[in-house]
Amino acid sequence: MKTPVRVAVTGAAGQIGYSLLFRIASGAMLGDDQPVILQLLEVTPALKALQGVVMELQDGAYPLLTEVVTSDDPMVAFKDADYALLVGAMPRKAGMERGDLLSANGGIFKPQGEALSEVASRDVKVLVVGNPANTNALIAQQNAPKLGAGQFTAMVRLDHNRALSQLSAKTGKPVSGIRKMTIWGNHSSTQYPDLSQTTVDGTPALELVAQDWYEGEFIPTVAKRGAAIIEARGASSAASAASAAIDHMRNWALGTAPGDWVSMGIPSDGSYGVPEGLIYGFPVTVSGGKYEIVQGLEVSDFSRRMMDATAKELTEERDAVRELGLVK
Ligand SMILES: NC(=O)C1=CN([C@@H]2O[C@H](COP(=O)(O)OP(=O)(O)OC[C@H]3O[C@@H](n4cnc5c(N)ncnc54)[C@H](O)[C@@H]3O)[C@@H](O)[C@H]2O)C=CC1
Ligand SMILES: O=C([O-])CC(=O)C(=O)O
Repeated sequence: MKTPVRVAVTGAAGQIGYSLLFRIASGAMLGDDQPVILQLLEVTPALKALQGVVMELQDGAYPLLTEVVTSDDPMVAFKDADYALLVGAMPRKAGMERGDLLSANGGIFKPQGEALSEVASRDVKVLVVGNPANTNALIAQQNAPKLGAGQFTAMVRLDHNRALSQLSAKTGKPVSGIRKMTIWGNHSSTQYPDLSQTTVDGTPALELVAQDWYEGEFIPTVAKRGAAIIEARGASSAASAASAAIDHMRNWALGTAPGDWVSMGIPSDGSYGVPEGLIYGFPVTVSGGKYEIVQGLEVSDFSRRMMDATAKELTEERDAVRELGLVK
């Protein structure tokens, strides 16, 4: 048996937490030979509800779940964490953009970045799910001077999965035959779900679908799917978000499949002309726990415009949190 790893989850008593924790405990995230210690963070008033979730975790009798720690103190919940999933934040309501949550949620990520910097494992892998995810990841990262910038990532995997599923439905081919999907940029309505490299059973996707559908239906459907869920469900996506978080961390920890890539929100190194430092969705491959941006892809004029528009929004979000004193 491997040595247990420590997985910190914030907002653990929330909607996403309720789908996420049981899958981590079952081995879906890190493999069915990897024992886990869950370290759960909540605000003080939610600790009672969290205790109920812990009772249910116990009742699952998961062979891989070694220990569960709960706290309202990030210095306790992040202690020696190997993985940290920062979910705890307010979700948006109908009619809001995710960026509208910046002032409410931005403040959560500064102290959490500081605590991670002090007490987490020096190799901690951090995924920010709480919205606006990319800029919250930037805030956490900028307040964690003792950790590497690349240890902070944001979730665009739900968008990636939505794009796979929309393309699968349109072509009538299973998701398992789709390769090289990319979500560029922000987890927001400016994101660019890019089919220009994507193949379906080896055939270029753009040979199988009309340009009108791609630009006029596919891109807006994927980019606005979160709002459509809120409209239908009366609450924001939770189970699909948890599933995407599992996928993101699993690929980061265990690697991507040969001949394919995934989308992750990571600090830009200037690749593809994306301003350095922004937490931006890129196509990445992962091996040995290290992700790398897929290089050398052709960027059409259409792609350039789409990639620049979402970079511009992220630059504006960065400027806004600078004004709030949350990043340098
Ligand atoms: N990146 C993505 O693709 C997605 C992101 N989200 C975002 O995830 C976040 C969580 O969503 P839900 O679980 O549905 O919300 P929720 O409201 O059900 O749960 C959030 C939990 O976080 C807790 N919390 C608040 N402040 C905290 C803090 N400082 N420390 C620890 N816990 C704290 C709350 O007490 C609550 O239990 C939202 O911001 C939502 O917009 C949701 C879906 C997809
Ligand atoms: O749309 C929202 O506010 C929740 C979310 O991020 C998503 O479902 O993609």
